[in-house]
Amino acid sequence: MKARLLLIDGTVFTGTSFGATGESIGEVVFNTSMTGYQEIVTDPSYCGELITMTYPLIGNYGFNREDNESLTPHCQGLIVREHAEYASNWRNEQSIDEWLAMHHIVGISGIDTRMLTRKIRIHGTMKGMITTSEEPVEVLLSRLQDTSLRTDQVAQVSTKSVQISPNNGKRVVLVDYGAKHNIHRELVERDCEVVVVPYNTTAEEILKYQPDGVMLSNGPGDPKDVPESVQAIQGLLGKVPIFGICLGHQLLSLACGADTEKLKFGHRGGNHPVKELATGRSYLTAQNHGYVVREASLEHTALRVSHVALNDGTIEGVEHKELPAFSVQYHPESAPGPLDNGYLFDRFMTMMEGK
Ligand SMILES: NC(=O)CC[C@H](N)C(=O)O
Repeated sequence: MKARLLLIDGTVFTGTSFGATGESIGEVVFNTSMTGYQEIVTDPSYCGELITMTYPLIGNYGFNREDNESLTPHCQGLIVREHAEYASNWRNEQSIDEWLAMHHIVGISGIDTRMLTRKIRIHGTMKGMITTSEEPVEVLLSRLQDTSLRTDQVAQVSTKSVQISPNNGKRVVLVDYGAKHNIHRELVERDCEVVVVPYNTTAEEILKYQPDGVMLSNGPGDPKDVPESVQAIQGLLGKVPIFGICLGHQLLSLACGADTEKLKFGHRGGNHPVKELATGRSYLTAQNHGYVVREASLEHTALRVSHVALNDGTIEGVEHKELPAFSVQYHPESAPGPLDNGYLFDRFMTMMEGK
């Protein structure tokens, strides 16, 4: 079946529908990872986004139950050059077509993703629509113009209730702004008892669990859309060790008085080099973010830059000068991506020991 991808600037791509049929509007972003598409489409941080994969063949090893980063996908749709109709892998349980259809996610293939990505790099990420509707382009475009993108993604993807995984190690409250499963796995692997709480849990409620540490998860959207979470973090600073990842990093920075801004086309991929300033070492990292902490805004805060992106020099990590709190913009939990950065979870464990 024919499908079309429309961009807000009027560009129209014609391709083939796979996954669910229908229509979906979101922000068109691109990811340069060569593998890991299952972890990417199930990463809740993509809520509200239409993901373009720059790698030209997607779906070739299928989908399985183990590689999900959340129970259901939250992205708005998937744009690929070619989707594999037959998956070949001993772990494969479902084809990409069946899997996306089951989760009501629209896909479009046969797209010149190289041209699309160049467009986004030149003009920035933009609103777009994937549709299987046969309506004229003008009708579709005016609907695209009239639809505003939602700003409540964190509320959409965060847990609605507290969930506790008992264990015999440190007790960590994981604030779920849209947490990937692998953050939970990394903590459990280090024997932590993990208490997952909704994004809008207050500092008082979090402290009632008497945590040894608080983990601020990744999550979708603009960090400024969740001021209640920023306020909660302010109430936790200095009372308990804090480790933030991606959205958690941006929220910790806002809580300390820094500012965030939107990048032109973001960082999404599995091979972004990052330098740790304390050691001068470079690490390969997995990334997925459209916003970043503004460097100049750190000047009057108690935060210092700990990591920088080697591609564009933007901030990839901060640490508090006096209190036990640090965070990174990238994904040390990988999944998908390089395993180089697991040491940050060990650093968090050490920080909790010293509490
Ligand atoms: N992966 C994340 O947590 C992303 C954080 C934020 N939504 C951004 O795009 O910058």
